[in-house]
Amino acid sequence: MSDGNSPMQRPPLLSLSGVHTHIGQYHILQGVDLDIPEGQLTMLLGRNGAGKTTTMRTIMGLWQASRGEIRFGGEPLNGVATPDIARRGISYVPENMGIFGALTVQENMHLAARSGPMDTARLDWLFEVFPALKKFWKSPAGSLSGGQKQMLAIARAVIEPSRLLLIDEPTKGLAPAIVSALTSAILQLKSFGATILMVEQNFAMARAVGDTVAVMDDGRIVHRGLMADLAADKALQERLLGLSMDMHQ
Ligand SMILES: Nc1ncnc2c1ncn2[C@@H]1O[C@H](COP(=O)(O)OP(=O)(O)OP(=O)(O)O)[C@@H](O)[C@H]1O
Repeated sequence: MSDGNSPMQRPPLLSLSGVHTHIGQYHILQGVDLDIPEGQLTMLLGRNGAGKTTTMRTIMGLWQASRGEIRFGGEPLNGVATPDIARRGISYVPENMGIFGALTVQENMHLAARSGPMDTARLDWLFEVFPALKKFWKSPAGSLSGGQKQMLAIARAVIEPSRLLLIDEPTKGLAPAIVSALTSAILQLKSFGATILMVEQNFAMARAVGDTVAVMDDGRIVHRGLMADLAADKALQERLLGLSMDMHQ
């Protein structure tokens, strides 16, 4: 990008340099270089098994990087324990969402508020972004639809102010109408200046919310650029992503 004021040219909020991760005997991440610019949504795309979830888990300290460097806000993250990484301001919404089905929406939110009672102003803001949470506040989380559960999972991750939000495949298994409600919620989060790294297989969602994009293959980043440029280039999509993305939604 040529614009000298571009956010891509400010120091990244999070950077991975030459990161390798082994899981048991398997060498999964093989030198990941990835920058997450502040105030933007970075899409992490790639075929199944490319290493996207492993990248998120490595950032969170759930897998240890065996080589390379991870820096957050200029500070090294290697070797920092997961709860401390969360305390430094990285929130993670894993693919399985990690919500408690037997507890109410309110109780789920309460458990996520680490610093004590939930801040009312922040809760009002969350109800604005995710209106379903207000409607089902006293209902068991297990009775919510798939899309509402996903919204609860994201709301839990942002009940405490965080500096970076990692979201793994939020649209997985959701009907198209729900995907569009979730897309609106993510756009609203962005409008409040959130910095997000998101893994997604639904290309329509990726195109609608992504600012920058990184594509993984075989444990490495093989493409970086603007989401709009990838969205406009069918041949590049085909080459990088093959048929793994759902282009038709
Ligand atoms: N616990 C584990 N033990 C062994 N191998 C694993 C483990 N977790 C992931 N892998 C392997 O690591 C590779 C990358 O997996 P990862 O889940 O990071 O991929 P992904 O890009 O997120 O794919 P998907 O879209 O299928 O979730 C895959 O080959 C996977 O089989």
